[in-house]
Amino acid sequence: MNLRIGVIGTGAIGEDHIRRITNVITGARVVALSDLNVNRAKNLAKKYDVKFYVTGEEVIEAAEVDAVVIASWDPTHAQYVAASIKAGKFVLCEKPLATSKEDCKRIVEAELAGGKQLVQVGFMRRFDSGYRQLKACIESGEIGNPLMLHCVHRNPTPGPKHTTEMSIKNSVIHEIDVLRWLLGEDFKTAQVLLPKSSSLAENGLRDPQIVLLETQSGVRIDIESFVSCQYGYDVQCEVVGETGTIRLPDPAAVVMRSHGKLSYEIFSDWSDRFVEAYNIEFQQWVDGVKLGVVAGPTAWDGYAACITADACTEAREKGTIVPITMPQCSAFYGR
Ligand SMILES: NC(=O)c1ccc[n+]([C@@H]2O[C@H](COP(=O)([O-])OP(=O)(O)OC[C@H]3O[C@@H](n4cnc5c(N)ncnc54)[C@H](O)[C@@H]3O)[C@@H](O)[C@H]2O)c1
Ligand SMILES: O[C@H]1[C@H](O)[C@@H](O)[C@H](O)[C@@H](O)[C@H]1O
Repeated sequence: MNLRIGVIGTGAIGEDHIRRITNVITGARVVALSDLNVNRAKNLAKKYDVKFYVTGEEVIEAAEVDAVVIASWDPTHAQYVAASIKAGKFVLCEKPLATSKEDCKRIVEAELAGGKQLVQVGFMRRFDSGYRQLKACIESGEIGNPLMLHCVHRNPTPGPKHTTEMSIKNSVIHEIDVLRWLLGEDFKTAQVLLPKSSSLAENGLRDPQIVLLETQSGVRIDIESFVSCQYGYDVQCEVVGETGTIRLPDPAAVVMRSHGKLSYEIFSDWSDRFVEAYNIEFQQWVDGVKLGVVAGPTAWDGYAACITADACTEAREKGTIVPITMPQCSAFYGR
């Protein structure tokens, strides 16, 4: 039987997820949707022949909805995740889980109180085959212990309401999660350096930024965040170990020799670069929910990422190195 999904937020990624659930993965279908942008949502409801609801809460409570996907703006996630837990429904919430660690903590507490894991966070890089290869290589011991990681996260242009804070909480949060997963440990300190800002960064945005993280065992990480780099969508990660290095591969691309140059294309946005990862993420989520389990990143992972992102914000504002204190993870989350 198909899992019946309600989608809240039908903008760029919400629409893409509706297409993915309908045309790409198996075992699920979209039955309800909602968005503040009523015209857009109604058009999509018509296109996919699903029911339109005025509010996200109505989607969550609808009897025909088995599970919920949240793809609305970041600050709305916490309320919809809380409502999904209250309704006892599985929910896949796009990253970030919430925009403050306090909201994440409330979500974790509500889930714990309900006694059942229901929440998965949309940290889809964990499903990317390149990152999976990096993890397998680290765990094989081939390059010895990881000592340093050099990462790059570049977007061609930021969204219209993008802020300096969002470069971490909305963007670098991907690295925060995937590196924590790659290395299997939490972070100990955060620091943010602000290089000269690009003249193409608008509305007072500080861009680029360099995030420096230190893990509990002392691995040092630098992450360049550059959301107005102009030339393309570019995600890089190099792990330096004791006896060798490994580098995140770009997905397979044709290498061209032409006009005296050797070249291959750079993606223009996340939806192309990580398309396979989103597909796998959704298929595994649907398969897990049908068995009654959350197999991907949990509410705790969303909480841990947000604690780290909040520490980065504090570090940027104060211009200092900020210690990160991670609360004890409950056995409920399997750690
Ligand atoms: N995992 C990823 O790689 C990835 C990629 C893109 C976006 N995202 C996340 O997905 C979310 C949506 O991003 P987007 O790029 O699609 O943005 P978007 O602006 O294109 O779409 C967001 C939609 O949410 C709607 N919305 C806002 N508040 C709402 C509310 N209270 N109830 C219902 N609808 C509401 C807006 O009207 C808009 O249509 C964000 O949280 C973003 O961080 C994740
Ligand atoms: O910086 C963007 C990231 O590169 C994408 O992967 C999405 O998460 C998007 O929401 C962010 O704004």
